[in-house]
Amino acid sequence: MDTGLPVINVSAFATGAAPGPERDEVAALLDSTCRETGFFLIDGHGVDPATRAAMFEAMRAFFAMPLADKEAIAIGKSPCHRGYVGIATEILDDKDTLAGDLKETLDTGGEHGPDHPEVVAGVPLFGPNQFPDLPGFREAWEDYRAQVIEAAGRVQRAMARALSLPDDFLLDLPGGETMYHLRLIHYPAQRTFTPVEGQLGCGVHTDYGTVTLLADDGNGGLQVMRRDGAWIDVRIPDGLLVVNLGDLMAIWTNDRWVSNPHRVINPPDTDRYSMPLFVTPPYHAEIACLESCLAPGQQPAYGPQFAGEYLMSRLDATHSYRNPLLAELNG
Ligand SMILES: O=C(O)CCC(=O)C(=O)O
Ligand SMILES: [Fe+2]
Repeated sequence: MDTGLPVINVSAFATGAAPGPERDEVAALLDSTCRETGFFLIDGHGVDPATRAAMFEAMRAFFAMPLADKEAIAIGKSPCHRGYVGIATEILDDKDTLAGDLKETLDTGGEHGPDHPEVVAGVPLFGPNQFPDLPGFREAWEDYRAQVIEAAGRVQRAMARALSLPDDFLLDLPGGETMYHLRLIHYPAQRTFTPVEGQLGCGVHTDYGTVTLLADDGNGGLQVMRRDGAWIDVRIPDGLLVVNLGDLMAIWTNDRWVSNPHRVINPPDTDRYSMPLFVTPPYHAEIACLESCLAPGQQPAYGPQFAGEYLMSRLDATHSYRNPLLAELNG
């Protein structure tokens, strides 16, 4: 199937694998792909098909619960941005429409207990998840999360090598632990609602951090803008993951790699389920232009930015529970 996107096999970067010459080939392909497209598919990611299927089944069961049960774990009840986000309460694109996105989500992150140092210090985005009261849900989530984080490690090693850095550069950044936010998303079929003009499943946006790894149910709907401005449909072949760059890469790489705008159109007759894993550098990591991305005499295009502060600013701008102006619009 022509998906329009290149496929990169990242198995050479598995945790514990001995570095071999194929790592340079993979890194070179990743670099040219990130310069030209910013979106690609991966195989050799290590996520077991049964684990992935179990996570999709658990999320379907969650979104099929009565609204009151889902709202029992609403994100507004969480001090650390974990929980249920209802239909039309997030606005990813406030330029084309102020109607919220036609999707509902369950936002999850690392599971941090009260003794975790960042929780003790009151750092935003650290704390416990809110899980639904569904048998098997938490196990499915734990298994999938662990495997997709391994996949993200493979991608981050390949990215580091492509930027002439040590393979573990992105995994060993100072400033705390890499943040991994797994989001479960349900887009209802178009025939089940009447959208207002310009209202999409997911408005046009770029992702915020380092990189995103996404699995979907094969029903389509994700579209990505190429560098030439054309929108293309992203079809994710069975078992592969789609990967896209986040905004912080432009700061690090001085615009050698930039994040792509993308959006989701709800499928006409079927629901869509997807699950992105958002990878963000440690909360206290300062992101600044890499020397390997600066030609002699060239100046960085952007000033340094703290990863956690940047992520918070983007969440504040898009989530109505965090933003009084958006909350008013949502009634
Ligand atoms: O559901 C999708 O395919 C895309 C979701 C997305 O882009 C996001 O949540 O940032
Ligand atoms: Fe996205």
